[in-house]
Amino acid sequence: MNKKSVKDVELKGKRVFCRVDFNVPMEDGKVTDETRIRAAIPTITYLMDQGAKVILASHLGRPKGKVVEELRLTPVAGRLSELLGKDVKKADEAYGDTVKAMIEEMEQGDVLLLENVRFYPGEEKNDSDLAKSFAELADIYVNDAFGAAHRAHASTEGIAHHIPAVSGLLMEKELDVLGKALSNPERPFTAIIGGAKVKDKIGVIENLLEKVDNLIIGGGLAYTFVKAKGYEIGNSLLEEDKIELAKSFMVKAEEKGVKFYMPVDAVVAEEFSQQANSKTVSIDEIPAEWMALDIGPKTAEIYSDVIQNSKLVIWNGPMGVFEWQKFAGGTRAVAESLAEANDTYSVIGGGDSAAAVEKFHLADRMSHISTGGGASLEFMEGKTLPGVVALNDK
Ligand SMILES: Nc1ncnc2c1ncn2[C@@H]1O[C@H](COP(=O)(O)OP(=O)(O)O)[C@@H](O)[C@H]1O
Ligand SMILES: O=C(OP(=O)(O)O)[C@H](O)COP(=O)(O)O
Ligand SMILES: [Mg+2]
Repeated sequence: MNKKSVKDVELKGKRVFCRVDFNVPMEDGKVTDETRIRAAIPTITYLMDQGAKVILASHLGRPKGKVVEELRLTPVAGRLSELLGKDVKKADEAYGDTVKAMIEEMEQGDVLLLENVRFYPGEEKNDSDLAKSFAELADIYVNDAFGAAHRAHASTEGIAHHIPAVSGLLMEKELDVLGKALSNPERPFTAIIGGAKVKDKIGVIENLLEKVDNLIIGGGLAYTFVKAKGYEIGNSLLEEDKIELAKSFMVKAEEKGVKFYMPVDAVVAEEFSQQANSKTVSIDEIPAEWMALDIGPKTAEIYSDVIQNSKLVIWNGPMGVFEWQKFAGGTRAVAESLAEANDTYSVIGGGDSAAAVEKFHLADRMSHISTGGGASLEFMEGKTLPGVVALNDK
């Protein structure tokens, strides 16, 4: 990589603003998957060992510029303290005089976690005043938030224009591993895309169609395609204004000779709840008022076959609401199939996909688990990531 890293700068006694991606799955105020916290630890301990004052910043969820009590980073600070074996202080704000005073008190090697940067409307707008307020806290900026590197926000991009800016070790590793897997991909090359961030992710399909042999669609993303095919989808997740785009992707896949797979059956529920009435139906039989919350067993079998016959598979986005047992079957089947495919290089990306693989105890049977979902997809598309571009060149 042609960007400077933490290894290229003097850190002793320096205040370091380190952007991490601690956007972890939570339930009832508890961290339910700590993959992203663990992934940031090499950089954090490196900064500590070098004698820096480590100021960590992250977003959590999508609070849209307002304070949302459930999205405070306090539980993350607690878990990080345990993992580091060292007390991590937690600020209730992400900049300002109180935070400055806390930093003043820090010794070399101390760690402070700032409050959720998305509590401020300027974060997602990449407001330059907010970026300056972040920059005022520190001497050096480190970006280790690969999972948010596709966002040009104040703490991922803006701040890099105000103080020396370098990459963290996780950022470097992610770009290296993904870059190698994709530079000359082994074929057949299959992409599996699912999850709930339909608006964000549907666009990447266009460029992926230039690169892959098979494209598999699942999760919430699938039903915009199912609808585009002319089937009724009840209350399933839908991006109404992307239906035409979905149609055009299916045409493009055909033209390019890319095999395109979407669900042939689904597990549908009467409402969006863990205990909802549910049943398996063929894709042309989704009842009005019901919603598809998982791919069905026939679909899982077809997808597993494609996986077994692929040499490289990149997977982002769960096939269903795997957090609830009734709707976890499709995600589990795909994960198991990847685990069993010994000849297949498997790259799993995304906070929730990583959590799923971890939940099924299959993480160590994957070739690489990336902390970024949207970020890895955009990187794979060939897009430059704003959080990386903004860093200082070597
Ligand atoms: N059919 C579906 N309907 C609604 N939500 C879904 C469906 N399938 C998957 N999901 C949800 O998608 C979420 C993850 O989406 P996303 O953030 O895009 O993936 P990742 O974090 O792996 O990049 C999960 O919390 C899961 O419950
Ligand atoms: O969880 C994330 O991405 P992912 O769900 O694609 O893995 C990142 O933290 C980015 O979050 P965002 O999609 O709200 O900007
Ligand atoms: Mg996610």
